[in-house]
Amino acid sequence: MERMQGEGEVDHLERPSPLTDKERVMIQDSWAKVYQNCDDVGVAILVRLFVNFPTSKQYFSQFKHIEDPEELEQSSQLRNHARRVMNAINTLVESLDNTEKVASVLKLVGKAHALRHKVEPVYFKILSGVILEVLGEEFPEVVTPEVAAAWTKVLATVYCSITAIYEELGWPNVPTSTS
Ligand code: HEM
Repeated sequence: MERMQGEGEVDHLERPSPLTDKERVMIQDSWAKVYQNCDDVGVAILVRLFVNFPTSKQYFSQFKHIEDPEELEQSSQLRNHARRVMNAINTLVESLDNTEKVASVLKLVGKAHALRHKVEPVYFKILSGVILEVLGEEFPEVVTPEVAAAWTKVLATVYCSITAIYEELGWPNVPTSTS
């Protein structure tokens, strides 16, 4: 059953402490394995998101009415978004020691999703949970509980940054692109 928070609200998570050196290495090593299968993993994550949380499809013109997982998997709009999400995560992982780079990537992502795509921020939290779930299932040898804890921290940091950007932009009353 899909549960959602009240419309428009921005849900807050406490910002986690910065990654330790050990956590950074765990993230980079585990990501190297995941990124070798970038396309398949990205599509598996997004199909899981759209099957388990069908309202998240509402933003995608080309597959919002599709329910069949195999058909979803073939959608070029889904596959393109999967690649974009994976590439953005790759840039973040490559830049874990570069706070400014991380902030600028997240700012672009946050702005585009708030202003252009008008995506409710809660979906970023939902996607984080799905990413953890799929990585744990597909890479059980790599994603040990310690590695999963480090990923939880990275994804919570991403979500905190995204919600901060949404708030800066005045979500839920974001201006339209023409105002
Ligand atoms: C870590 C999370 C995410 C990343 C890194 C990400 C990244 C991107 C990028 C790079 C683009 C293309 C450039 C642009 O239009 O700004 C994009 C487009 C888009 N994203 Fe995301 N995204 C994320 C999460 C989400 C979520 C959770 C949703 C909604 C449930 C979403 C919905 C969309 C839509 C509707 C588009 C436009 C698609 C199109 O025009 O075909 N994104 N995303």
